[in-house]
Amino acid sequence: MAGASAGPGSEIVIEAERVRKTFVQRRRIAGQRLRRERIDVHAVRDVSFTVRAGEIIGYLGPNGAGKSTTIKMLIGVLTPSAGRLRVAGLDPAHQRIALARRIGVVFGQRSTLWWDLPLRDSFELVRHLYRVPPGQFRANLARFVEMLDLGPFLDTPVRQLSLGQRMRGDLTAAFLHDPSIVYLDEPTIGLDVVSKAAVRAFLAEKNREQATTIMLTTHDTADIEQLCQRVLVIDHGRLGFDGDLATLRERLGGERTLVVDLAAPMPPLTVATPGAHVIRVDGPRQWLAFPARASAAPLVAEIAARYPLVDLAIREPPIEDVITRLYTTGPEPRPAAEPAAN
Ligand SMILES: Nc1ncnc2c1ncn2[C@@H]1O[C@H](COP(=O)(O)OP(=O)(O)OP(=O)(O)O)[C@@H](O)[C@H]1O
Repeated sequence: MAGASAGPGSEIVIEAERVRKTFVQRRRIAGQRLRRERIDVHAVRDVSFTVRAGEIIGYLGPNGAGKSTTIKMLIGVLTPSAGRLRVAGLDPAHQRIALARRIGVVFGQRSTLWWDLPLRDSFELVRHLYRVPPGQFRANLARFVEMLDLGPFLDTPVRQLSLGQRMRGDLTAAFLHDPSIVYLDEPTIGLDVVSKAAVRAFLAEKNREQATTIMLTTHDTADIEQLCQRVLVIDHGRLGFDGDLATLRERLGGERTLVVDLAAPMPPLTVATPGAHVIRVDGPRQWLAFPARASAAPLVAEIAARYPLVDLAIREPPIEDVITRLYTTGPEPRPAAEPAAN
């Protein structure tokens, strides 16, 4: 996992304090052709969090949860309806131009490159836009060409690139001016395994090399497991969880698995440890599920005392299960009487 450079002592580079965004939508009233009603959509509700320099944060949530809206406020494209935002010491909505030099943005579903230009010329335009000094530009481009294997399609017009090639181009464009903070909205969506691996390796490397702060929204659990030290989970505009993956797993319960190798094949083990039971047997190997919140020690001790144990391993619940449970049950009980959001 990347992000070794972030620590409690690093400076805070993103600060959101009770940030809200309410959109007004006009919807046709059922059965009435001409009349429309006005509906307030509370896309982001009182969201507060801080991010330290060098962190890689996963910003997760189901469709329509408010992730893109948050990112758009962080880059200054949308103005919050209420609350306070500081990014690199700046107010994004009011200091958007100054902020642009400090940040990079990648939207997986949309390219920021020039459709009809060869990739190489797109990078030249980025160099001019951000006034990247020639030496820095040459060094960065050479490095990114090597890391992302851009060589074979540097002279191909962007519109002829495959999705994976285009994404590598977008990543390069976002990092050419050495931004200190980079936001990525679904950076691996639609990519094959090779391109996904290239994107993740690149992000981890940039974070390690330059302590680049990275915030990514993703529905890909491998992105989360391989990159993020910390996750923020948003649902219906509210932040429900802010912590590391281990805590998230623990908070949501579920089951862990103890895999035991016995000296010889045996019928399914009978154990007295509460909540533990055999879920699979394959020759001398047996899999026992036990509550994720419980210590494995009593179960291990019981098996070691009663059976010819050769080896054992503990497996965490797959992160997919944890995320699915989070979206269906919510991370924490909601307060009984929620104040009306506006
Ligand atoms: N410009 C807009 N005008 C009106 N409503 C909007 C606008 N942008 C977003 N919304 C609404 O705000 C809510 C949050 O949308 P948002 O795009 O932030 O979700 P998301 O978490 O990024 O979802 P996804 O994973 O599907 O991209 C949704 O109900 C959406 O319909």
